[in-house]
Amino acid sequence: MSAGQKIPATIVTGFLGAGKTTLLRHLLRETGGRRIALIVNEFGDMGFDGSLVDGCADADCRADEVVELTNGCICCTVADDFLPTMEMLIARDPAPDHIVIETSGLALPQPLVRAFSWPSVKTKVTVDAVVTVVDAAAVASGTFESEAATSPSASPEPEHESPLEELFEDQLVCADLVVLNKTDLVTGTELEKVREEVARQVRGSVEIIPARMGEVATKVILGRASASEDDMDGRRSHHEIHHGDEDHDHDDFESHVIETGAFEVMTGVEEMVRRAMAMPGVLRIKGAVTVAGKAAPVYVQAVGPRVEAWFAREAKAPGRLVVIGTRGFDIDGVRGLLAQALAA
Ligand SMILES: Nc1nc2c(ncn2[C@@H]2O[C@H](COP(=O)(O)OP(=O)(O)OP(=O)(O)O)[C@@H](O)[C@H]2O)c(=O)[nH]1
Repeated sequence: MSAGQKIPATIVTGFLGAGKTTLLRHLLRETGGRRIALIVNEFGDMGFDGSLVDGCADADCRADEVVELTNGCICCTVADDFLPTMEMLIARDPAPDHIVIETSGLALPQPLVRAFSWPSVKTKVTVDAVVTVVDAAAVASGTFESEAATSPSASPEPEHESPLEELFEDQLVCADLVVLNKTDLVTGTELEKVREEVARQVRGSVEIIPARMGEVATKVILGRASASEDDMDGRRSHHEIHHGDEDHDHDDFESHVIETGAFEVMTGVEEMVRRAMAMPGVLRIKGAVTVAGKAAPVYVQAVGPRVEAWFAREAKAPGRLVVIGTRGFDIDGVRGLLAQALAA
């Protein structure tokens, strides 16, 4: 990179479990020779996605540097976490060719993009694109519909949007590119409907591309030169529209890390997680656990009704699950299910 040229930074956002990490793992297999620095942020205080990227079985799948930010959503800790990390990466010699930021699934991308106008980064880095990953199956099943649409007793007033719907819209309105992921889980007709719904939420010229397992060519994701930080009109979040510069929070959601002992049997892992995911308000479970008598740890991934559990070669400190849901979900009920599935 020549002196004076800004480092491009791609922000990958999208709701919990949409496929952000999956897309990044694919992207990092073919970086086009770029030195990529990756910043991974998660809601809740357990870093898991960083190890999924680091632990990719493909020898070519790697970032030059992975920084995990686990101190809450980076959109809320811009000054404390995000900017110092950016300054640290910019100061590297050699500096990265490209910075990729994976936000937590609950993050508002707007405060992050605005951070690129801060004096310490403005002259050195530019937002190459905000890439919003969408779970086509979740949209098709009505996960982001307003309470008015899903409950006959709810008020039809527009302000009664569900927190999920607001977040979904905020992540879409900020996009420069939308990846409609999980196309394998919907029919052609459903996909067309999802595309129409997404098209209604994005700004005019935004490209919407379908994908399966986040498989999108690197040249489509990187090098878009959007300079999004100079183009924030029309990208305002609900919070910015209603409360201006006031700090926002994520009070509608909560996250718990549960320490688990060894599960009695492998099938018990899937069964327990499936039952927990069926509880009202539970949105996402992931982590790594152990099974009695087995040396290999088990990775767990659950989004909506889909649960995956598989033996891995290794995992960083297995024995923990992160459970994320809407505020007030029955975390004690989840713990109860877990207790039944553990080895005596
Ligand atoms: N069937 C199917 N599963 C997918 C696809 N993309 C991702 N997944 C699965 O969806 C789950 C969540 O994927 P992640 O990439 O971890 O999603 P994420 O957006 O990074 O999740 P958070 O960081 O928790 O918000 C994993 O079990 C993936 O294997 C897809 O296109 N089709």
